[in-house]
Amino acid sequence: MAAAAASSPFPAASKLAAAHPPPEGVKYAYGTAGFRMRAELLDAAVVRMGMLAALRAKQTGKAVGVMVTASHNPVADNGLKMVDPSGGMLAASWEVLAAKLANAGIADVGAELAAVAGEGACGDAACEGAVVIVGRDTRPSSPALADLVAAGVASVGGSVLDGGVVSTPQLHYLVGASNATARACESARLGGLRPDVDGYFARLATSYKACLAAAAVDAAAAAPEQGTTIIDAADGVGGPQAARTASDLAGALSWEVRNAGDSASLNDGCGAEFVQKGRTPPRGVDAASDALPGCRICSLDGDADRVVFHAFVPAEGEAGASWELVDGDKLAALLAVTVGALLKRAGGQAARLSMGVVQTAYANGAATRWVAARGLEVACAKTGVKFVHHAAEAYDVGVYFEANGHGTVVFSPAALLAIDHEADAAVAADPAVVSGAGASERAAAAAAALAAGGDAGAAVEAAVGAMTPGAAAVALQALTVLINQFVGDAIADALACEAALRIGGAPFGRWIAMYSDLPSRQTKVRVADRLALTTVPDESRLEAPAALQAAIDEAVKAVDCGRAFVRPSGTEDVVRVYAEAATVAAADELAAVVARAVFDLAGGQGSRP
Ligand SMILES: CC(=O)N[C@H]1[C@@H](OP(=O)(O)O)O[C@H](CO)[C@@H](O)[C@@H]1O
Ligand SMILES: [Mg+2]
Repeated sequence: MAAAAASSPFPAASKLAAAHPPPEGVKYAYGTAGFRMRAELLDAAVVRMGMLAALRAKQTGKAVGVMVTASHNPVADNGLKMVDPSGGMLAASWEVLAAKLANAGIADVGAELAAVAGEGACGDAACEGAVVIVGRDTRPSSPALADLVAAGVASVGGSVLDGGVVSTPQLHYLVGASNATARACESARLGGLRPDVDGYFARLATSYKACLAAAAVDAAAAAPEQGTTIIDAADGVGGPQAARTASDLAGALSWEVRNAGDSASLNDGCGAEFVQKGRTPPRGVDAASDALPGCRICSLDGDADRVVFHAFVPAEGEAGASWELVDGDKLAALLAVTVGALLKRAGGQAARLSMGVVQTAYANGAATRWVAARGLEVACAKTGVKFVHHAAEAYDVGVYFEANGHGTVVFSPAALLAIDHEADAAVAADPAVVSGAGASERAAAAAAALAAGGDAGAAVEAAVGAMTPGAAAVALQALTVLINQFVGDAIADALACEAALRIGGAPFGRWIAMYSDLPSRQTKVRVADRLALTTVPDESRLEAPAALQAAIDEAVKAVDCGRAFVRPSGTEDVVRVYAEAATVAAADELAAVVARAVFDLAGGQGSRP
């Protein structure tokens, strides 16, 4: 082995790879969200990804990121997500290289690296000057895996910048901010673009306050109507991050962080995945003491890149409370209305920007209809953040969320220029615009919309309509800084929604009331070869087998408000079935009929559903 390493184009890397052999029978896949499996199986992939990240940093001349996390998976799992120099997800062509390198035989690692590096770029110092920022979540296995990433980087001559314990979106920010130039508004007024964790928090707090100030919202005075938001941090890395945000914004926001304990119980009975998939409140909250109007709840996932809200709604005139989920679809609805109203009110170049809402086939039909009825353009992309994010970039302003709470609002360079142009002109004309004016007009317009039975969206639209164009442009500019432009960010998304509710003076119940989700049911069916099922690009229909799609069409036709689709999962060896209908019983029945059709027409395994 030593001889093989010595003759390798990357001797130190080959030696390190030999010291961390892949476990027997394990095949690594760079899936929807990087590598993810039981922590003890990951060493081989992790050292090699350190090497690959250094090569990517060397080739681009910019910092690259590696995040050690398995997000919403159980604590025994871990994983790795790579961050590109832009601060976004790894380029698709490099995902292929990542999988190839991770699965190469030990003797082939040097050659694989050489193939990536290209002629003449080999040797133990090949990546001199290349910087890889390594972040990790709070899992017990994470420090050792982060050390292995660092060893991989060093073995090809790169340098490591230790990002420490951070959320996934924080690491994306650290990488993106390291490589980007701040906009004028960022350095002057909105918290800067410093590539460190303090810079991340300064930006959040400053832009949140700046948005509300421009909208003439007195954040402290708004407190009684908004109440406390309980943050369910999934016993993950979002706990300390949410606590820091709460303390930075004390007085302007009331956040109480729970499930921020020991990572031994990470994601167990709590967090966004548990709440959204299980349609149930997490542990640590109580229907009696944590209900509206005093409290609403916000659940993060294990690495704080996903968020859903929910609340106990007291039953009128009786004891007890119902529980209502505000999922990613409703976050998208609120943020789209808010950003759309601000763009329109800001006027000028901003009003001419295109805006679209991107959903997946899992978006509730009621959400899709609601967004379309507001005159907003809706598009449907393939499941998985990278596809949805990409589809959102087709617009000047793209709002995207998966129903499970992954999402953000992306502004194109042209959109940022236009918004900066309007906002900066407004500030130059009247510097006082940043501290807002016309608080009473805004509040009165919003109150009138609410009194007329309007939902949170109507209240925001009315409030924004009462702002001056300059104030709208300045508030919107602050939102472009608050909302994470690199990747979905639970804390930034939650703050943006908090800001929207305050601009509209809207109680949480009016967000719930935007629309009622159609009853829906998801199930999964195991089949002999799930990849024999192929879909149209937005996954709403099957291309093959044609007989199965015909059977689904037949089943849907018979159901009031029926919709159903099936697709092979990208993360599990199953076919996922989704059905919705006018009633719970009809949705359940439609899902069952479709699941049986999958079983019968696509090689079902095990017992028939
Ligand atoms: C229905 C569903 O929730 N699908 C999830 C799941 O993908 P599947 O391809 O459906 O297994 O995992 C992805 C990665 O976390 C996430 O982006 C996506 O939303
Ligand atoms: Mg996550």
